[in-house]
Amino acid sequence: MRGRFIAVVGPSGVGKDSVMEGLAAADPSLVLARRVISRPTALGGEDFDGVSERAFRKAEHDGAFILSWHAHGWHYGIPQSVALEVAQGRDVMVNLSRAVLPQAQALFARFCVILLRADRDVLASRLSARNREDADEIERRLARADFAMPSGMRHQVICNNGPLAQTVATIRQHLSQTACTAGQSNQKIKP
Ligand SMILES: Nc1ncnc2c1ncn2[C@@H]1O[C@H](COP(=O)(O)OP(=O)(O)O)[C@@H](O)[C@H]1O
Ligand SMILES: O=P(O)(O)OC[C@H]1O[C@H](OP(=O)(O)OP(=O)(O)O)[C@H](O)[C@@H]1O
Repeated sequence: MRGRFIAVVGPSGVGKDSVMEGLAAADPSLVLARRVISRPTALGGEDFDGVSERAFRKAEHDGAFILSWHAHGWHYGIPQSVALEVAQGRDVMVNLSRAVLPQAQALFARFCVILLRADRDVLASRLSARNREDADEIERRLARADFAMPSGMRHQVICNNGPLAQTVATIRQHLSQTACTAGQSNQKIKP
């Protein structure tokens, strides 16, 4: 049986990468997709493949990605290997832009979306504490926080205002109850 493609989306600073790492630590069978980003690795963040913009465009042109997008001034790509892992039966979790969810949904039979949310003041203080972006860039990221979900896209809203461990436990419980096939409901869960 094919694995699940689990998209994690939400505003910058909400905790996508932290939550994904917590989930993978709790369940080593879960694969976290390693993204290709035209961002210097020295800036830190998740474990990603940092490439030049030129190298990114070449890889994109050569068909290296199943999904790619542009946000926050950087190019992002999801490598073809993710589709192989899903085909081999692994559950793969991917930090995605909300903008590419329809394309992702079209690619995978077992597809689901977790939308992380947090209050605006929480986002602002987390972005500031992360210390990766300057004040202007933080403002731009906050301005994009309410970027709309694609119309009709089924998703599970999970609040990450509280402790990380609580969010991880809530998502684990949700994932244990869903096959990620059609019929998933748009419920809001409060940890
Ligand atoms: N539940 C949480 N409680 C406290 N801090 C958190 C929580 N979730 C994430 N963080 C912190 O917030 C910052 C942003 O998290 P990150 O995972 O980088 O978010 P994103 O990937 O959505 O941009 C990081 O410094 C991270 O350690
Ligand atoms: O279209 P949106 O849904 O607004 O998402 C835009 C981008 O924001 C996140 O990037 P990234 O992981 O680099 O952001 P981070 O700095 O918050 O980790 C997400 O993974 C997308 O690449």
